Amino acid sequence: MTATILDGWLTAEEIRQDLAKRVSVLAERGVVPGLGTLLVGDDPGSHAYVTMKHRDCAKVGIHSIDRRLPANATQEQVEAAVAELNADPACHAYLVQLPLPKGLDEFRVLERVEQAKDADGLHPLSLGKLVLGEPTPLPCTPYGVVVLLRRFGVELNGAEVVVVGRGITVGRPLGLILTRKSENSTVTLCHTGTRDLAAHTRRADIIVAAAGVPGIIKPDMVKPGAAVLDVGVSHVDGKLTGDVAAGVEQVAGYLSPNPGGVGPMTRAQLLTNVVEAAERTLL
Ligand SMILES: Nc1nc2c(c(=O)[nH]1)N[C@@H](CN(C=O)c1ccc(C(=O)N[C@@H](CCC(=O)O)C(=O)O)cc1)CN2
Repeated sequence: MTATILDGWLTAEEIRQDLAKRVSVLAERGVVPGLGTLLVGDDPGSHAYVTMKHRDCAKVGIHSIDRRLPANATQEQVEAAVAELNADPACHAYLVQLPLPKGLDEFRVLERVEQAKDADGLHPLSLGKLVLGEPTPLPCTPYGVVVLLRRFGVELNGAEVVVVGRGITVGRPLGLILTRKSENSTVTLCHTGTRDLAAHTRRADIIVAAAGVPGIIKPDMVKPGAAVLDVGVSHVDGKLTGDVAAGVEQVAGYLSPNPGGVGPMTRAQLLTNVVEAAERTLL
């Protein structure tokens, strides 16, 4: 068996084309959606992601606002930048690029974001709404995982899903999204305390690997025909390396590669959240 590739580059491009049409409709009604980003410090990965987000905005006609602060910015300076974005009428939604440099209180910063402008779905109120099953912007990476699976016709209803990693940007919210009635999956959330990871993954119809441990998912841990999504990001010898080992493509039915899978989908779902925030202003 050779897995069908869950192509995130192609799917994200299709989503951007749909969004560009929605942006044109908004423009006819005098609204130009605006995305703000706040980047603090020098992390090269974060710089690259933010640059890509602004480039994506330009492609679909979203106005973008790029706020940057040095690595030695104080908590007060970061919170002041957040307050400015809250007050900026051209900014419909924005995000604080994570991680923040050491010494800054990430949770306190995220709390200051006006929830109505939460582009990332990571505000504590947005996550609370997700728990309660209320409408809310969804965190972009888990949202991207679900949209990618749906676009390729992978069945979620009743599926056994194993998510590896309990982080706040991927694993934990993904468990919440997949167990909603609309997705209806059964989720096992594995993490560093899991005793026998392979025993869980071998039963799974879908494996989402977001552990950040290179090659943690090996071919003998995958049920033949399962869908495997590689969301792990590590750098080995300067090269982006995912959580899925070589050879899994020979066992899996579907595989989202890394790069080229969930990463581009994360960016596409961010744009979706921004367009939806702009559309809400007309309701
Ligand atoms: N505020 C947030 N911070 C972070 C998030 C997030 O959703 N919100 N997620 C990650 C990083 N991230 C978005 O910010 C992100 C990661 C990867 C990609 C991407 O397109 N990756 C490409 C490869 C790019 C490369 O060559 O390095 C791919 O997978 O093909 C986009 C966004 C942590 N921080």
